[in-house]
Amino acid sequence: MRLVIRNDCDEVSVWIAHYVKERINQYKPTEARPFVLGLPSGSSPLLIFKHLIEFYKAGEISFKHVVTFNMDEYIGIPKNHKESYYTYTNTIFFKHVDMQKKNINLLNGNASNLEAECRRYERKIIRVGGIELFLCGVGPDGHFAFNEPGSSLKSRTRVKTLAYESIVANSRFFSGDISKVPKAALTVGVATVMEAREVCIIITGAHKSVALAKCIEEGVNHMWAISAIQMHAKALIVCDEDATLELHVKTVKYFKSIEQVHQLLIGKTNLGLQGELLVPEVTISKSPHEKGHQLFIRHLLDSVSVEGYFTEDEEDHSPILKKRRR
Ligand SMILES: N[C@@H]1[C@@H](O)[C@H](O)[C@@H](COP(=O)(O)O)O[C@@H]1O
Repeated sequence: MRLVIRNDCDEVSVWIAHYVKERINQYKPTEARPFVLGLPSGSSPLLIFKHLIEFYKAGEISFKHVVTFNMDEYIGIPKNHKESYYTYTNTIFFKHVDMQKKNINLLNGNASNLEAECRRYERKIIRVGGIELFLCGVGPDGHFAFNEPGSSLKSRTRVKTLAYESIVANSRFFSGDISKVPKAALTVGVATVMEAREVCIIITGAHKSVALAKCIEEGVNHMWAISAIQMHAKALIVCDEDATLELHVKTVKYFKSIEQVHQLLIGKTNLGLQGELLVPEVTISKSPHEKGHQLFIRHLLDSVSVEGYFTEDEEDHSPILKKRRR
């Protein structure tokens, strides 16, 4: 699991948007071999979509051969309701880029046979070759999509009754009126998301800090559905400083130091805010542990040769590295 910590929600969004752009461009999607992207709802991806639209307008990316699967949809509100996830994603993303309509997949919360609709969705994911990258938002109780606490870790796309917390949380989109919030939804399952070849989780804000701690520092537990990510072979969590509030200081330092060394080894990446070199400042602190760490970083700065530092496996995890070597 890779944990990337940025200062705030804006930086998290810029980072992920660049990452998605890189992944798609490296993949070189075609009609016959599209890039399949899983998409979250909620507010977490808002700025990410904004940046992706900017990249598209600047000619840095095309979504022509990108196939999307939204992760969830309310049951029983009209497709064109302003809070349906269909309208939401269309308004803030699809209609601003060159997505082909046939490549956009959403669950139909008004299908006459909801069970059949869920089976259709799962079959369609398989038919396009599986999901390459699933972007996921997380609720404060650790749910993702509508996999509420207690969801089976083997669950697949299905009808789900919403937890009271989710109804309350989502009431902000329904003028604060709980009675207007749908009480059930269609959602991809925990297993559906975990079968994606890569999962990228967005966690920002102090209100999600417990969920992040449960996800990273404790065991896999269906009461914190997002903890299932520990079983994923290629998981990336991008969070802001506020979301780390409940993590142990040691955990934060550990992941930050890994990220620092990673950035050093790959040198200049396009994942910095302005494409800047993401090299940590080298200052010698008084703590013996930190001193050792800083000296190690300094040693790397002096001696690093990118070639030879990565195993094949790690190379697979780093599209940027591949690019640099070409
Ligand atoms: N069903 C949605 C999810 O798709 C979303 O990812 C999550 C977090 O929402 P937000 O990003 O607004 O915090 O909760 C909602 O209930």
